[in-house]
Amino acid sequence: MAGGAFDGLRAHAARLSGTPLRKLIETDPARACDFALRVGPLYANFARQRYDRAALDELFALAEAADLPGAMRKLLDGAPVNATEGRAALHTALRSDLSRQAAARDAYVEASEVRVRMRRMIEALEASEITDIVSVGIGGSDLGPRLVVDALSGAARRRFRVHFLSNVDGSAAQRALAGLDPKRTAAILISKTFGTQETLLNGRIVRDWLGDDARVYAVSANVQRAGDFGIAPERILPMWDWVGGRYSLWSAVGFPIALAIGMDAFENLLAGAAEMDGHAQAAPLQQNLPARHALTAVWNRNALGAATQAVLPYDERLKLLPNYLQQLVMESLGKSARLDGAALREQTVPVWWGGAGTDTQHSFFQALHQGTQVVPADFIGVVHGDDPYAENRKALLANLLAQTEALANGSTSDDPHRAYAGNRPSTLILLDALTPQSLGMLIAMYEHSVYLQAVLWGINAFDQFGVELGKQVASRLLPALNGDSEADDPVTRELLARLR
Ligand SMILES: O=P(O)(O)OC[C@H]1O[C@H](O)[C@H](O)[C@@H](O)[C@@H]1O
Repeated sequence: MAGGAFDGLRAHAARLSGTPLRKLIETDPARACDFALRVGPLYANFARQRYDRAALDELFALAEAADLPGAMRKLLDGAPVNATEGRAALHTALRSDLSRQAAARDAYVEASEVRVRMRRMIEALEASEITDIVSVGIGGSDLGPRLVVDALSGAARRRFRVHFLSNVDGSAAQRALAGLDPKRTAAILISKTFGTQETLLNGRIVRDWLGDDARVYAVSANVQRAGDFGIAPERILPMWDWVGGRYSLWSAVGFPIALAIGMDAFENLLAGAAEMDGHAQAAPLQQNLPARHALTAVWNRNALGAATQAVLPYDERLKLLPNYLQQLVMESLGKSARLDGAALREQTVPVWWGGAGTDTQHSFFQALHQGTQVVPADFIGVVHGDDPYAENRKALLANLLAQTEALANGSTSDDPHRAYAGNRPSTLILLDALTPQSLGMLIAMYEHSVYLQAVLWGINAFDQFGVELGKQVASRLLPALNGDSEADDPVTRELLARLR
C-alpha cells in the first residue's frame, strides 16, 4: 500500500480512543455474533477487537484497494509472488488443485506423485523392525512437523515414536538418541537446501550412531547434495524451490508427520488446508477468515501501534503453535523494504510470542492484564477434547472465556493496584475438535493471513535474507574458535579469547 494509506485507519483509531471495548460491545451487542466467522470446524470471533463497524468498513476498503482477492489468485496460480527471488510460492499446490495455470497444476500432480512414493516407504518401514524415527532438520524443516506430530499423535501408543533433533548443540543430539536402539531406529534428514550447518552436523552424528546408511532417509530440494551425503536415491523424497521452508509441512517435509499419525491422517491434514485454500480464494472479503485476520493484524499494528502479538492456545496439544507461528509470521513479515526496494513508512511485523493456557496465566498474564503495553492476543480453544477428563476441559474452557472477558472489560477499583483497565483486544478461535482436518485448516488460515498482511504492507512474505548475515559471520568465526584465524571486531576478539 502507498504511504499514508493507513491514515484513514488511524483517524478511526483516534475517533474510538475514548470508547473502551466494553462500551463498543454495550452499544452494539449484535457484534458479538456479527463479528464472527465460521469455516467448517473453525470458528473465529473478532467482537473483542477495538474496531467498530465504521472502522471495519475502512479496513475492507483498504483490502479492496490492495486487491486482496487478486493477490490470493496470484498465489494460487503460481505467479512469481516471491519477487526478490523471482519465483512462485506454491505451497497451496501441495494440497489443492485450485489453479487455472498449467505450471501450478503440474506442481499439484508432482506433489501427489511424491505422496504415493511416501506411502510406499511408510508401508515398508511399518513392515520392518523399526520402532523409532529421528527427524533431523531445523526451522521450516522442523517446526511444522514437530507441531503437528505433537498435536495429533495422541496418548495411545503408535506404530512409530518420532523424535526431533534440530539444535546444533551436541546435547540435543545426545538427548535425542538417549535410550534409542540403533538397530530399531531410522533417521530422516530434512533440509530444503541440504546445506544447513546444523542439519548436516546432526545428520552425521545420527548416521554414525546408526552405523548403517540403509536406515537414513532424506527430504530435500537438492537431491544431488543428499546423494553426495551418501543417501541412496530410493530413500530421497524431493521437494521444490517453489515451496518456502516455513510453508513446507504439506510436502515430503511432512514425512515424520505421516509416520507418526499415518498416511491417511496426513492426507486429511492436507484436505483441511485445501478447504481453507478454497475458502480464502472464494469467500467475499467480508466473510473471508484469513482476510479478516490479516486486516485485524494491520489494525492492531498500524492503527493501535501494538508492538507485540500474543498467541495463546488453550490446549496442551497446541503448545508448540506459538513456536511454529514465530517462524511463519516473523520470518515472513520481518521486513523493512517494500517489494520495489523503497523503505517502508509503516511498521510491519510485531513480535509474536505466547504459550499454552492455563499455564501461562500463572506466568506472564499479569503483564497482559496490568502492564503498560496493550498486547493483542489470539486465543485458541478446542471445544471437544480427546482425553477422558471432561471436568478438566470445562475448567480449561471456563478459563479461556474468563481471560478474554477480563482482558476486554477490566474492572474498576479505588485502589490503583487492584484496578484493571481492560480494553485489551483479542480474537477467539475455536476448533470443534482437534483433528488432522481442523489443524490443517488452522495452519492454512495463518499462512494466508500472513501472505495477505504482506500484500497490505507491500512486502515479500517469501524471502528471508535477514537470516544470512549471522550464518556468514559464524562460518568465518569457526576457524577463529580453533585459533586458526583472528576476528576483526574488537569485541568479538575479546570474547574469542575467553572461549578458546
Ligand atoms: O531446510 P533448510 O534448507 O535446511 O533450511 C532450514 C531453515 O534455515 C534457514 O536459515 C531459514 O531461515 C529457514 O527458512 C529454513 O527453514
